[in-house]
Amino acid sequence: MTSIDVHELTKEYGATRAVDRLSFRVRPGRVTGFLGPNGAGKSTTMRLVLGLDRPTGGSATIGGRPYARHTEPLRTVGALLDAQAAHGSRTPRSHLSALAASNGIPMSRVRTVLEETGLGDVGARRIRSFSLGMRQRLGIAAALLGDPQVVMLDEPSNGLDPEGIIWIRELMKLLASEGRTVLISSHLMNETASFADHLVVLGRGRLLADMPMKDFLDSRSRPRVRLRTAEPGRLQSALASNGLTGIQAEDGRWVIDGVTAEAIGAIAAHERIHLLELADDRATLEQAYLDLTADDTPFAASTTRDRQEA
Ligand SMILES: Nc1ncnc2c1ncn2[C@@H]1O[C@H](COP(=O)(O)OP(=O)(O)OP(=O)(O)O)[C@@H](O)[C@H]1O
Repeated sequence: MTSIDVHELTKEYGATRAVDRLSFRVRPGRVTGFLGPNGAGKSTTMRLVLGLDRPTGGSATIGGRPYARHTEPLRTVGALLDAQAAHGSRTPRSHLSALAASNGIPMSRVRTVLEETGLGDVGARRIRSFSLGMRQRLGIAAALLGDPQVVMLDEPSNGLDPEGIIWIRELMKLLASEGRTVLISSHLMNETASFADHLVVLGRGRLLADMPMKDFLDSRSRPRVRLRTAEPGRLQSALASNGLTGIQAEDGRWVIDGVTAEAIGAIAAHERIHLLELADDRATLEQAYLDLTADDTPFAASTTRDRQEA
């Protein structure tokens, strides 16, 4: 089993503690979203896992061994940290061929990953002419070159067009369904919600959450129901006699706080109230994330309201 294990990991840069006694495990077979405000320590953690930086304390291992002790690291871990890393005077084909040659990876993989990442037609073009999105695809191609068990990508959707964003989402899910360990950092909450099964959230270098996406959303949202009815007057009296209040939203639907769709369905059935629509209103990942990290966001801009209150 090739998991990523971070144990009591700490990294100090002078007086800055970028990573603070961090412990978590990234398991195979699912996509783990790696979230946190700017400066929370996500990139530093990824660099420490890849042995690109030395921890001040603690350990980071892949499949039980530090990155440097893997004999064929690119066949074990594929990573994208910086899409600008490839030299501009090279072509994707020469860049990937050099990586393959120096890591004992068959040359046939170069063509495969170029096709997989949509770069098949531009394999011979100079990288300096590439857009950010194309560089991003090339970085992902390099990460997949060794057909690795573990894939770690820092902001992979950066610069991708809508088609590219859908592609990366499907790719992440596919890699996890093949039993690989997939860790993806992102600031795009809708994106992360669309592909992550599990979340690890950092704030100021510390672990704020490590749980399945569903549990994260459930733990940070109060139950709330949205419904439409042809009998609003009867609904309101039924709610009142059950100690509940409904508020009509601008779209004409009713919103009832502190209750589930199941409970409202039972009340409506008992009172024979005609409902046209009934659903639990779940918190979005963005709402849940902002709620969790509110106190750990060092670079939050003050809003107009903050300024008025000050
Ligand atoms: N090489 C370095 N030298 C000094 N400080 C650093 C270095 N690398 C990171 N830091 C500091 O460590 C902290 C964590 O930075 P890091 O880049 O890991 O955060 P992040 O969560 O990836 O942020 P972002 O979302 O903005 O990319 C920040 O305070 C940053 O300024």
